[in-house]
Amino acid sequence: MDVLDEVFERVVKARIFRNRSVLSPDYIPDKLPHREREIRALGSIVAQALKGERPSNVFIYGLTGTGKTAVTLYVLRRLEAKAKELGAPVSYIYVNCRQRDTPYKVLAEIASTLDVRVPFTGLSTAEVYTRLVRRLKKLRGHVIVVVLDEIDWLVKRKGDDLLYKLTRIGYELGLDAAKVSIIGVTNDVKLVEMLDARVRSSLGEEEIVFPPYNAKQLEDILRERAELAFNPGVLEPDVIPFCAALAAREHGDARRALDLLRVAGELAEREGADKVTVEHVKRAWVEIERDRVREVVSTLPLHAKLVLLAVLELTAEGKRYTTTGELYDTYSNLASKLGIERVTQRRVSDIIAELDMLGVISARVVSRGRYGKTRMITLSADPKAVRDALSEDPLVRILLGAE
Ligand SMILES: Nc1ncnc2c1ncn2[C@@H]1O[C@H](COP(=O)(O)OP(=O)(O)OP(=O)(O)O)[C@@H](O)[C@H]1O
Repeated sequence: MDVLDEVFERVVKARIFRNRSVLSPDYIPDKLPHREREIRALGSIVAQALKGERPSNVFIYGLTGTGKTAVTLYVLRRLEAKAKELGAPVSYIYVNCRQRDTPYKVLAEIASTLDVRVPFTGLSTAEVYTRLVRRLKKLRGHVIVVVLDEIDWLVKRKGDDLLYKLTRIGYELGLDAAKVSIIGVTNDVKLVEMLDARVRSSLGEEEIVFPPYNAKQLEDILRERAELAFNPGVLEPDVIPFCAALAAREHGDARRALDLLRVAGELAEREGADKVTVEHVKRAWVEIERDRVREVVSTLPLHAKLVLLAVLELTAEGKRYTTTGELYDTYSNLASKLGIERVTQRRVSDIIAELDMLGVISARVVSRGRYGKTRMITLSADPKAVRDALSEDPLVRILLGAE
């Protein structure tokens, strides 16, 4: 038997997964435990569509992995099915603004779902909008719910003009046209502050906040999925509670918990094991964390990488925290070793805030009594993962090599 035979045999014989795709991010389960309140809330809003009324616009927010997309799609699929049963012309359109990150692309996606022909480029955004409006005027009696998921990707880059227009499209359409309502979804709670007051009030006719899951809730979610995804008996009993506990520590992210379980299963399968153990979960955690950190770090500008390296160095010396002043000195030192101009203290403060948002460091403002305030800065990602990711940058590698 040669190497490939061995690999093929092992995969064919592997008995870990029954249906791995159940753990993939796009899978929408039939049951969504611990989201009854949110399902009911959104369901009662969109139900108006069944009576031919325009449902209120809804603004949905909550941290990542709290089930916003899953709940929204679940409710809208059920709405469409119910409408079909009743013979009511109700439909929904789902647009992910991370993938369609300009007003043109968002409008083109909505328009083409409604059978309006729109080229990839070549028209003005205003023209696409006009064609969309024309089409909606022909759909009198229809109720269309448009979901704009991850709207922060659109708003942060292109502003909120499109949201403004879409949430008020009804005024333009008048009574003799389709009725359109918008569901805007975001995991950036601060986005609310960035929106124009008028957009906020028209999008937020209704608001639903998704709280994070706790460890017990994550366990229930994982159990439901594991039953479909794995063969009976392959998970050691403490695997699910362990995945849930790790993900609960990370603000209750169900996606993280499911990823952990999937990657742990894959590791077990790859090595030909017949059980998934806590050891596999621990290794899965390291692997996922490494990928996450690498993804974040690879997109950082050089000065942000240097600030991160300074945090790494300062907290590696047995200290848990560093402060803004100390960090600036160390960063300046690193910049001068590379012979490049340092940026201002103010810019470094901005970088600290960005790195905090990206989840690689955490910066807490503390009062030091009459000495004023300072920030206590600590690394929140795995130090080795950060070091490895930083060393992929040739310039930073010079500094790491010089130590
Ligand atoms: N209550 C639940 N029951 C079962 N699976 C869930 C539940 N909540 C979330 N999930 C699953 O967790 C993953 C992440 O959920 P989802 O994509 O809905 O999160 P989100 O809040 O939209 O996150 P983001 O803001 O990052 O897009 C998906 O695979 C989803 O199916």
